[in-house]
Parts: sequence; C-alpha cells; structure tokens
Amino acid sequence: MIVYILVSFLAAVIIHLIYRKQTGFQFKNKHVVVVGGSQGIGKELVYLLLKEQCSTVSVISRNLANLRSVIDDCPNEVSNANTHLKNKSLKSKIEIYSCDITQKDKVKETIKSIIDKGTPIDCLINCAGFAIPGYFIEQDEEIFERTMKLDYFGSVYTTKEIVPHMIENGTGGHIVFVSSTCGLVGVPGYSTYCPTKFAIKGFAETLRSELKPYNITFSVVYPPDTDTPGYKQENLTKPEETVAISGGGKAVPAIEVAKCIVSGVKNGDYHIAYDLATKLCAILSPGLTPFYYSFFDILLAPVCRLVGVIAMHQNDSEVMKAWKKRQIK
Ligand SMILES: NC(=O)C1=CN([C@@H]2O[C@H](COP(=O)(O)OP(=O)(O)OC[C@H]3O[C@@H](n4cnc5c(N)ncnc54)[C@H](OP(=O)(O)O)[C@@H]3O)[C@@H](O)[C@H]2O)C=CC1
Ligand SMILES: CCCCCCCCCCCCCCCC(=O)[C@@H](N)CO
Repeated sequence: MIVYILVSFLAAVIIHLIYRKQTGFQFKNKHVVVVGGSQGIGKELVYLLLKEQCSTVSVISRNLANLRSVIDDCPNEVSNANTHLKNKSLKSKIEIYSCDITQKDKVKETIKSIIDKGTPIDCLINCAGFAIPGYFIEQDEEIFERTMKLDYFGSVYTTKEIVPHMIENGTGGHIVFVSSTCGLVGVPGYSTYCPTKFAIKGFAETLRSELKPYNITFSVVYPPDTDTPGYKQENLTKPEETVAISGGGKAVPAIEVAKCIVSGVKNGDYHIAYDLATKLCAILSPGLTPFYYSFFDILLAPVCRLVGVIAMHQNDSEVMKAWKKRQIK
C-alpha cells in the first residue's frame, strides 16, 4: 500500500514536470462563431469575446428578435487592462444569423454565407442545447430524439461544416463543445439529456486526436446548473429528486460560466469545469484526454472513485425518498 502510494506520487511528480498541455487559444483579432449565442451562457460569451478583442463574433440561433437583442443589449463600452472599446465599434463586430441547427441543409447554407463574407473562422463555440427533465417511464421517445437532435447532432452539423474550412485555411483553429456535469455522470431525471452530453464528450475526444495534424484544438465545457432562460424552462418539469441531487436548485450566474470558458480556452485547457464536484467528475471519467491538473489528476483519481460511490448511494437514497413520497400521495 505504502509502495503503491509512493510510486503514484513519484509518477505524478514526474508527469507534472514533463507534461505539456495544448497551447492556449488567444481570441484577439480572431473570428469566433457562437452557436446558441442569443441567450444564456452563449450571449454572455459573445460580450466577453468582444472584450477579448475578437475581430468578429458571428452568432447563430433561431429567433431573430433574440438575435437582434444581442446587438441591442451590447454594453456601451468594454474595457480591460489593454483595451477600451466603445459601443459603436463593438456592435459592428457582431454578426447575426438565424438558423435552426437541427436542419443540416440550413447549417450548410448558413456556414457558407458566413465564410463567403470573407473573414476566415478561427473558433467555433457549440453552445446551443436544452434539457427536458422528467421520469423515464413518463417521457415519450420523441423527447429522446429531439434532445439528441439538437444537443448532439446540432454540434455535429456545425462542426462538420467548419472543420474543412479550418483545414483549408491552414491556420488551425479551436472548437469548444458545451457538454454538462450530466455529460460526465448519470443523473436521475435526465435520461433524455445525459446521453446527449456523454455523446458530445465522446465526439470531442475522438476529434481531438484525429484532427491533431491540422492544428485544431478542442475544449469541452461541463457547466453545473446555470441561471439562464433554458434553466428556467427545464425547472418546470424537473423531478424533486433531480433538484435535490443537483444541489437544491442553486444556479450559477451565466456570466461566471462564460468567464470560466474564456479563461479555460486561453489557458489551453481541454476540460473546463466551474465547480468542484464537476471537476472531480471530470477526473473520475477522463477517457483518453489530456490531464485536468497533471499532478492532482493521478493523486485524486482513487479519491474521486471513492467519493463517486458515496455520491451514487446518496443519489439513490434521494430517488428512494421521492419515490416513497409519490406512493403515499
Ligand atoms: N443552464 C444550465 O443549467 C446548463 C446548460 N448547459 C448547456 O449549456 C448550453 C447553453 O445553455 P443555456 O445558456 O442554459 O441555454 P438557453 O436555452 O438559455 O439558450 C440556448 C441558446 O441556443 C439557441 N438554440 C436553441 N435551439 C436552437 C436550434 N435548434 N438551433 C439554433 N440555435 C438554437 C437559443 O436560441 P433560439 O431558441 O432562438 O434558437 C439560445 O440562443 C446548452 O448546450 C446546455 O445544454 C450545460 C449545463 C448546465
Ligand atoms: C466524484 C464526484 C462525485 C460528485 C457527484 C455529482 C452529483 C451530480 C450532480 C448533478 C448536477 C447536475 C447539473 C445539471 C446541469 C445541466 O446540464 C442542466 N441544468 C441542463 O441544462
């Protein structure tokens, strides 16, 4: 036992010293496409990207009024240590495109029209998605299909159009997928949703390796409950055990998650999580991906397994508690 601990500690130290993470992606003067950027996390991202001095932020979503609001609500000025940009020049950097990304022909058309404008795309952020929580035995197959169609295939379609363009440009690029804590662990009440976010994780993991020759890098984001219009909507059908398991209905402000995404991408992080529980989940289910924290991943792996089994039992007891309550009613 002591030998095992010593050996893993030593291995962790050595790997920490020699491990190089992927190079960070800097947004300055880059053209970023934010899919699902008219609301929630995506909308906050658009404004942060302007602050990072992107040359253009192209926003894709369906509702045109919401898309227009991204331009209208654009803050008067943004400033950080090196820059101070005024509203007029800021607004002109936002381009909006109405497109339902579950329709692959529409996605082809839209991405083509973005590319035809002449500014090559450097970064794609796949942020459109939704969840309809509920009990498996009560939910129709149609909800499974609809969720997979947007949360998984939507991202496949956009990525399928943009990767060849990045390869043709020859300058590489960065692609962000927004998964969820639910893309790392199964959560009761989310049977229609967890698998779609697991799928996104597997898709990113595969592309990361396959597209390495083209200098395209990847990040996967696992937000916790985040206060957005989408979150308010999902709460309408969320079973009580799901609420209990996800921390009792607390939600992080969207801007905080957006900030975490921007700094993670700049830092070269493949895994991007906001809260500690999700970070532990990412260390628990890493697949074949870069380290989260090269030193701590190895040391924490057994701890995460243990905490994970305890969490599983806790979740099970929330499920049993809520089930018994429903029997009495
Ligand atoms: N909020 C949360 O608690 C969490 C969210 N996530 C994930 O983060 C991402 C963003 O979530 P959140 O900010 O809450 O989402 P919101 O529902 O608040 O916003 C979703 C965005 O996606 C767009 N969108 C929805 N459907 C389509 C479609 N078919 N085609 C194109 N665009 C579409 C919406 O615009 P429009 O409707 O006009 O098309 C909107 O801009 C999602 O992938 C979600 O699964 C992950 C973990 C937690
Ligand atoms: C090893 C560590 C174990 C930790 C146990 C973790 C317990 C599960 C937490 C479930 C959180 C669910 C968040 C859903 C966010 C989301 O995607 C929805 N809001 C949809 O939009």
